[in-house]
Amino acid sequence: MDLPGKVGWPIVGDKSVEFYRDPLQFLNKYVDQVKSPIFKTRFLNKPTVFVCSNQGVQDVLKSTGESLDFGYEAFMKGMFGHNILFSKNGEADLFRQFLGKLFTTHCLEEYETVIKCIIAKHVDSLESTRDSFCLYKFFKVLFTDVCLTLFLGLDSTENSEQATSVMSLTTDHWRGIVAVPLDLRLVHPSSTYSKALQAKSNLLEMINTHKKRAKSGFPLKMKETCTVDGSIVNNHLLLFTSALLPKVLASICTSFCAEVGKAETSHYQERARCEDTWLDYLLKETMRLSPPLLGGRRLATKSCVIAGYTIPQDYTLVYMTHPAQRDSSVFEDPHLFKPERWAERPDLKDKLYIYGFGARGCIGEKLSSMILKSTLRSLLTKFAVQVCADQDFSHKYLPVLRPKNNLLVHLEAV
Ligand code: HEM
Repeated sequence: MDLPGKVGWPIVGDKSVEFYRDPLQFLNKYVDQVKSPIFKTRFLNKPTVFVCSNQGVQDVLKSTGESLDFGYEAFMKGMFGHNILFSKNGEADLFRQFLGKLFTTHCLEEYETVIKCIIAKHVDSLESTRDSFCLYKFFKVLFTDVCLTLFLGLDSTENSEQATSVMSLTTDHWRGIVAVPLDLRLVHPSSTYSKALQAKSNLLEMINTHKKRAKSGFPLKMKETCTVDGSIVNNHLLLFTSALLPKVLASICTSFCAEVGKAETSHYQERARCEDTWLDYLLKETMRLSPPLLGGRRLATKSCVIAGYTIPQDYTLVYMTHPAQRDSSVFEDPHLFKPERWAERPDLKDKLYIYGFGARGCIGEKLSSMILKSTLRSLLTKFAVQVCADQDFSHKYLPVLRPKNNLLVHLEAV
């Protein structure tokens, strides 16, 4: 089948500004216009296919390697240096092989002890909180602490000055990652981008020092396990300690609390406290409705077929997790928060794409799941979370989903 939509003329036909202004409105508008959840347009000045159906996203994720490559290089390589995200075929398999050794069940059990201590420290600090507060900010600080301790061995309690300086560097570095789509369009690097490159260089220097000194934990394993060049090892540590992971984890925990923190849904908190399966259903339903990442990118190295449509060679594909996980042909009442669906239809797990899947699926899925569950268990064991009255539940979607305005919550001890 031919792809619906129009690729338009270079520059004047470009739809990037419209997309970045309001991505979901953009998708709804063009899906309605062409009457298809898969359509072509011009984005970042390249012929691009947006894939919004559940089957379409599945086809994209399945095809990785044969005819589709990851499409993140132009956005992020300058900010991260070479790493698994920019590798292909044999090299990607090699990276996955060595990184896989750092995320085995045995390794995760070892990391869990350290992670639980950090979570407990932050959750205990809430005992003295009487006022309402911004949950997203709380989670971001917590998960930054988790990632810097786990991946770098940096102890924020013992060395708070160093932790503060690293956090400020990761913030500058992050601003460079976010600025890249604009730089692609404007050609000239911005001052934010230059500052971010300096932050990257400082972070890499510090990562190298920490790695050399490491006597235990993840950095030591990384040093011992990875047979690749030392600078590539450092680039992977940079990827893991970047601000992306804390933001993604904070996004999920905030969305979870926003869903179960209303008067009409608060009974779910008690279920999660008592039964781990319910914590799992609630998390799945939260991530289905509010995936932290709106989607991902691929480049068609060969012509291929996605959900019956022929994608020409050299086109970019943007797969959209958010609409795919609300596809009414797969999920009944797709826009409603219904955690019960996971008790009735556990098989629908294969229709969730939060972590991608297959040959290039997320290698950190089990680690993330452990961090998320430990955090929410720890929070709910001590407190009942209540979203304050008159809050704005709307979101910003890029680069990571989060509340548009500070979402305030209030805690009651249980
Ligand atoms: C809730 C947290 C996380 C989410 C939502 C997430 C999401 C994803 C997604 C969607 C992909 C696939 C990208 C694509 O197909 O276009 C991916 C890949 C990847 N993730 Fe995660 N991730 C998370 C946590 C982590 C953690 C904790 C790590 C490691 C410390 C990690 C490391 C990676 C790596 C290295 C890849 C690339 C795999 C490859 O290139 O073959 N992720 N992640």
